[in-house]
Amino acid sequence: MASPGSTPPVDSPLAKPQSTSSPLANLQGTPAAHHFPASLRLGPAVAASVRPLSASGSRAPDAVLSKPSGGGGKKSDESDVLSLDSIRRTLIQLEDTIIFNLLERSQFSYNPAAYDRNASGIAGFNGSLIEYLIQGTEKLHAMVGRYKSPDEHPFFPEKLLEPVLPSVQYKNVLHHAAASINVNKQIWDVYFDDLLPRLVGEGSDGNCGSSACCDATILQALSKRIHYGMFVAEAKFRESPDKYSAAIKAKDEDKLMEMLTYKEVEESVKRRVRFKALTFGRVVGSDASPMADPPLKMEPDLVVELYDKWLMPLTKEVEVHYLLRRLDN
Ligand SMILES: C=C(O[C@@H]1C=C(C(=O)O)C=C[C@H]1O)C(=O)O
Repeated sequence: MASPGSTPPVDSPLAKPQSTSSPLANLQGTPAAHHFPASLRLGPAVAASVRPLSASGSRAPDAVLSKPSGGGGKKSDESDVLSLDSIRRTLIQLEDTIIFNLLERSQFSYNPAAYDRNASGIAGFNGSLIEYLIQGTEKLHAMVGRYKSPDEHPFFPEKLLEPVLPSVQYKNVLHHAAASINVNKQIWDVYFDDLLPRLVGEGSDGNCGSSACCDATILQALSKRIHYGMFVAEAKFRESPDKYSAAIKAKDEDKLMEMLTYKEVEESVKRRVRFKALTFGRVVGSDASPMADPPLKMEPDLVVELYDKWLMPLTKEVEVHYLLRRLDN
């Protein structure tokens, strides 16, 4: 599956490329997604009450909403939204979004036509159905301000439209380098090359549109989860600025990775997502009578593997990448 923005050869979506390369490769060279301004303009009073769309409905850590210019706004406590506990609660909430939508997607076949860049059948559009859907969704969501929120990252930044609503004012809690970090290309490749072919059965069941809608929701949630690494990194930096600054100045990526890794937290993430996949994915009979060995809609190990091999490593890679730029002027 072609990464957004690239112009790959037409591939057979069913032939899963043997992705030997790490999804973490090329992170340094990732182009900027979009730039949220260093200081956002104050919108009219109504703007502060309008939350841009978000995958989980959770609040961006730096959506420390300013007072609307008319006054009367309530200012959140920045130290609370930037606490590791609060950020981890958001990551936990995103687990539900990711797992529920993987379950939704798993009910459909692979449906290769959704990913065939020559078969969308959409007049005037040069790309696949999934590209059409995500580009269109992102255009619309950009118009209502989604990508002005610093916890949202588009897959097709070059296609976005200007907002039609006044901007919510965000207080910047991240270093401005955050604006240049976008790993959605890697997320796209991991999802289509590694995860999706394992999640669903081969072939077509006629549900291309439904499959692509699920894909879009999952991709947005994965993207949000992984880019949250920047808030995690900021919180960790603020907890121990001296320790982190030394490693940043030495450009010691291994040291940074070691410092920000919490193995016990990762283990509890894996335990929790396994349990959620088991619980949410359990088939309940129509009369809800207890079943001795209830079938599962999705293999829980797949979710554990997703977190272990891709989501947590990519989140940490974003953390390192952000920290390396944390002291830039
Ligand atoms: C996100 C964090 O940083 C790291 C990444 C984790 C993850 O992606 O879930 C978990 C623990 C840490 O090793 C964190 O500390 O919460």
